[in-house]
Amino acid sequence: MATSFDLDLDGDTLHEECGVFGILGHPDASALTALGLHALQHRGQEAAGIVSFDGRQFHSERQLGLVGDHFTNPMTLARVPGNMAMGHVRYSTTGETILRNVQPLFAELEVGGIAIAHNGNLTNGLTLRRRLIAQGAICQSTSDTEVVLHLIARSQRASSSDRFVDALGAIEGAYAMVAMTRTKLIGARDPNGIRPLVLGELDGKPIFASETCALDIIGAKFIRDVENGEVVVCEIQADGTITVESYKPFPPRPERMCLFEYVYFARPDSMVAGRSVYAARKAMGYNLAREAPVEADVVVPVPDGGTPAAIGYAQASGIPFELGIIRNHYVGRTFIEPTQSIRAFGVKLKHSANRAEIEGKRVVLVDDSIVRGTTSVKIVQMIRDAGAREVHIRVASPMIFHSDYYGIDTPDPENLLANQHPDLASMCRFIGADSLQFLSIDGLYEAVGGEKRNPKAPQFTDHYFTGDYPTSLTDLNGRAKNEPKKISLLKEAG
Ligand SMILES: O=P(O)(O)OC[C@H]1O[C@H](OP(=O)(O)OP(=O)(O)O)[C@H](O)[C@@H]1O
Ligand SMILES: NC(=O)CC[C@H](N)C(=O)O
Repeated sequence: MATSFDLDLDGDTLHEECGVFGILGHPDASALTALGLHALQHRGQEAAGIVSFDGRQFHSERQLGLVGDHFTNPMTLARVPGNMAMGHVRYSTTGETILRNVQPLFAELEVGGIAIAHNGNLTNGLTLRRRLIAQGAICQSTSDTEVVLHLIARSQRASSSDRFVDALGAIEGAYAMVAMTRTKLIGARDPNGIRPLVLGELDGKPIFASETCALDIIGAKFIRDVENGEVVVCEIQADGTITVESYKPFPPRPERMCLFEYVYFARPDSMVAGRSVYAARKAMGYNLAREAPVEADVVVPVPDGGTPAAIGYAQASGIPFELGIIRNHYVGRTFIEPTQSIRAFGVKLKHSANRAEIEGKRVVLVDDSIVRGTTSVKIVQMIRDAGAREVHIRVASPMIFHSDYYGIDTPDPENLLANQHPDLASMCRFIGADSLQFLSIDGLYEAVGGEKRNPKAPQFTDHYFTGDYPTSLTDLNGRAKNEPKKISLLKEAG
């Protein structure tokens, strides 16, 4: 099927997220990888891929669509044999949703084959790409991640892991990355640790995964988080023994995990940086009830994202919690669908009012975030249509004013609801609610980390709320006004 994807960089807006998984030395490596990716499906629903190594050859299976669409088929798994495998679920942040951008990306290098899978987004990816192409590189994809392969290829170091470290040294932005060579599985996090990555173990075999829920699904043990700026190299020897070594090759920087992992992205049963995502979300709701109380009859979550915060709000306020909105579980996460029209359509498909719990009541609707406002506008109308007497919106995170360049699907600043209204009252009128309140930044910090935001050295990255970006934004700042925006000449089938 021919498509007419326009690889215009502006049209090619930022989205999020991705999930990565890798396991070394296990006879069921690709089946375990498929299960791990299935648990990470919420992080990326556009495409999935697995690369394996069978001791002789690498094998790659990459598909558009969900993990379950392809990797439940034994024939598909049989095409990725071997005792080492790694995989990726993608939500594109740079480069369209086309097969050649699906990860893991693989390349044949002087030092042998190497596969990489990346969660995050590079803020100097385009700058590096242009430089590499000018030097003669032949790019096969439009993904930012591909530059890492080119940098590895060009490194003068002897070992593949040293070359990988060299490549990481040149990139900026956010990455939780897994790489695989003939004998090594490598996990790395960017110096600020913006994206999560954990090290686990099953039957003594090391595993890297974006979230602990991917370990739980296969009964693997959580060992520890890969630290910010850390590179962990697991190597299988000829006799099958595995060594695990840790390196901190870059100048140290403070850890600044992305707060949105706690607000929205990570699965509530995951532990991110030692904190239960569920407990953090509940605490957000608790703090929200203290900061923004309201007289009401019922607390209703906007499912699924708003549910733990609504439980916290209900517990703190003493207002009964009810499932006043029912979510259709066969519709994906609207926030991470590619176009505004699909988002609007998705919200309608996704939620319906549970009239019996709403009619005649004063409703507090709790959601985790408001980005464009699409969800809130529709849901308030839906709750009113179901007979609610009053509708009060409480949002378990602050207003979003700034775009994200580390992978989150935030629109350009002018399309963020918070930038379209002069004040809260105007925003509330637009949404059609009786009242609207957001959690404060300190309320959010306290819910996640137990302490207020330290303005001199923020404990997390919170740039979407504050504009305080933890890395340089080389591509964004270096873009000349009349620069051609296309990054590929090829229009291709998806
Ligand atoms: O203001 P908006 O642009 O509408 O975006 C914000 C909404 O998007 C997310 O929900 P989503 O439907 O993605 O996922 P969920 O079911 O996981 O909560 C989030 O939980 C908000 O409800
Ligand atoms: N969401 C992600 O982490 C995506 C990784 C990478 N930037 C890509 O677009 O493929």
